[in-house]
Amino acid sequence: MPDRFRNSTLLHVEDLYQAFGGKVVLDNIDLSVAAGELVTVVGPSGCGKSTLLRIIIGQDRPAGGQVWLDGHQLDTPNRERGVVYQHYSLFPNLTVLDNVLAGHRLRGWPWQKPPAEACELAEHLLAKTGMDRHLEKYPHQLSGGQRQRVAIAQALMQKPRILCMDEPFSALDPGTRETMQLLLLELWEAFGMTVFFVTHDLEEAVYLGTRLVALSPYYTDDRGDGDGVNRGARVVVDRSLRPIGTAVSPRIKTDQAFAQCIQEIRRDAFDPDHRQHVSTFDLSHPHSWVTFTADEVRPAESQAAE
Ligand SMILES: Nc1ncnc2c1ncn2[C@@H]1O[C@H](COP(=O)(O)OP(=O)(O)OP(=O)(O)O)[C@@H](O)[C@H]1O
Repeated sequence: MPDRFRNSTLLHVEDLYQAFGGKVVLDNIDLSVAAGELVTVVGPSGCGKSTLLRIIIGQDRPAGGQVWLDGHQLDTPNRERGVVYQHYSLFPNLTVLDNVLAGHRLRGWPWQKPPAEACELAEHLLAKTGMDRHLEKYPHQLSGGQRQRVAIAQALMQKPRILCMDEPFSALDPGTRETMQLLLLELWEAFGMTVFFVTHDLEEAVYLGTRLVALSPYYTDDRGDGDGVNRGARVVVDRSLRPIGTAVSPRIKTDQAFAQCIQEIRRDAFDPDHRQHVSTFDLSHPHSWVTFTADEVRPAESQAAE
């Protein structure tokens, strides 16, 4: 880990590399996330956003590289990284309250009651997510937005050091989605959370994030610029959007600067005809860094290409 990040980094991803069946998906991903950041991650469909998130939560192991949380190297799922997915992760046969208490219940199930403080915390989180009037309902009695509120409370119950979210609002209608975005910003401010938020929606990413990271396979390096090169997605944009702790009003969506930011990221990360050289990526975030220079091809990549 570079010394300059040692004191300020919560999540540190170094020279991460992933391949499936010889096809490189992620290539030299370097990221240092400070506590309190709301990092939004975008990129073309299939570029490896969920793959990166699965590695960060310890669900998958990378083919190369390392993930550190608070200075400890991690490679298995644990409670330090909460996760909310697009598709609801609720137990259909448990009530809303029991879903949020599931972590405690599973340990003592079915004989032991969860401790009183766990019940209080669950009720508090469900109040914060606006679900306190639905404690005894079952998931099938809830709307999509309500289920995601419960899923967020369920993830926060573990008091994660970082909340990872994979397209959590993608299945919701536009109105509910906007309400959920506001809820996330409220919770992020209230709890001082660190959030790693994957979305394919650029508007959502630019609106929610304090920092935007774009992954893309559309770039060139000294290996050539054709599609035939077995090259995975890299971080092609890593820029600050606003200072930590400052959520913005949805009104910014009508600003010209907002539209321009979206346009730039669409061009830099989503357009296959616009391939920047690795040396010209917009890595302007103060914590952005790279372990490898443009013309280095590591042995692992050469092997995957064979
Ligand atoms: N376990 C796996 N085995 C083989 N290939 C995989 C596996 N997981 C992901 N992939 C492949 O890796 C690539 C990246 O997938 P991933 O789901 O991470 O992309 P994504 O950017 O999240 O896509 P989307 O925006 O469409 O959700 C895809 O080509 C996918 O088919």
